[in-house]
Amino acid sequence: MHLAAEGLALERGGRLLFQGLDLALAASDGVAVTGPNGAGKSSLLRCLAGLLAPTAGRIHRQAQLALADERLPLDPELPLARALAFWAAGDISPAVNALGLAPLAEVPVRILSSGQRKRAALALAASAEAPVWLLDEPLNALDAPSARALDRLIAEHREAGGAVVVATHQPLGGEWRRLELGR
Ligand SMILES: Nc1ncnc2c1ncn2[C@@H]1O[C@H](COP(=O)(O)OP(=O)(O)OP(=O)(O)O)[C@@H](O)[C@H]1O
Repeated sequence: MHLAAEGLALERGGRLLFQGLDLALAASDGVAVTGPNGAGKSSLLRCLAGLLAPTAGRIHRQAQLALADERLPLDPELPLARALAFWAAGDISPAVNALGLAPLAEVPVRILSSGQRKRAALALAASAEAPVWLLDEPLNALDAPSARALDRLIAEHREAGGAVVVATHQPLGGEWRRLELGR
């Protein structure tokens, strides 16, 4: 088991977003967190990543996690390749090539488009050598070839025993267990 959450509850801005939430992530699992805007999908991912304390419940993390969300942790002034190299835990070139980022190596992070920024965030997570990927709206701003590249990266990661949790409004390729918030 990579991760197990029991009885999670989260109150934010005076609203109870979820309670009694259980989640078990084993090797090769894929969980798609769905629900309307404001339901708490991003907040749940931040709880799982340990960046936000749940109001109740426990999270047992038995594997490293990598989070890719809208907060791109890259120096805006550096060219993309150097910015990625600064944070990358492992070899970033397979993910950089898979997501078509190689031609952008010399482009400063601050002028990347939203889809290019999203691809950079995904490449960073994919090269973190973490068994668990937490991907917040990974398809946002991605063009069709990039979305297919992401599907392939996720499939390879899961085939190798990794697990993935996505918060998404759009369907991804492959088989996903669905966790719906805000019902
Ligand atoms: N820093 C914060 N302080 C207080 N409340 C917050 C904070 N960040 C988010 N919230 C609130 O938490 C609730 C859940 O937000 P969250 O971003 O987790 O939802 P979401 O399901 O990911 O939404 P979306 O589909 O729009 O991305 C919202 O009502 C939001 O206003």
